[in-house]
Amino acid sequence: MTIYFYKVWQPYGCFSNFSLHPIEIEGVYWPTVEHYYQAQKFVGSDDAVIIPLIHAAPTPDEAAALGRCSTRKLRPDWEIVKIDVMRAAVLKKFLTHPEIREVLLVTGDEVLVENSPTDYFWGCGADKTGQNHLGKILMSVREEIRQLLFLTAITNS
Ligand SMILES: Nc1c(N[C@@H]2O[C@H](COP(=O)(O)O)[C@@H](O)[C@H]2O)[nH]c(=O)[nH]c1=O
Repeated sequence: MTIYFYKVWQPYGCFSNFSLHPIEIEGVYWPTVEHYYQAQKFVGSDDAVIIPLIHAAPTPDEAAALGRCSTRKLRPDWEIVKIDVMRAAVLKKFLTHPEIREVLLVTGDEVLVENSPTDYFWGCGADKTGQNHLGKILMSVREEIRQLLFLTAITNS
């Protein structure tokens, strides 16, 4: 059965990028995946001054609001790199936090879908026709972690 998730306080809220699970990437700690993801939009852009503000945003909603400001200039390669940026952050989140890694692994082979009513890229959108890239990343991270655990088990046996 397909597993839908979206808001942090709803079922499977730990799959949301807004969940309060910090990650460390290249020596920097980020309060949530969302903080990291929004900040990466401006790496190397003329508006890179916004990065420390996104990093310091008190909530992921505020980090997202800063990153979504349409008058700021995104890095030129953002559309090319954004899926890889997101995947690296989501993988790090589930490698870092064992309690949510378990929640992810227990979903087995179920299809995971970000049930966003507005986002047709990361989620499925209001009519469920969206591309669901966040759900796809979570499923591929689930598979990667399963393989890592298998390799660790056979190496230690
Ligand atoms: N979970 C969740 C959202 N969804 C998240 O928004 C991000 C996409 O941002 P952007 O590329 O700037 O449109 C991505 O992390 C997606 O999972 N948006 C929200 O406003 N509230 C929320 O609780």
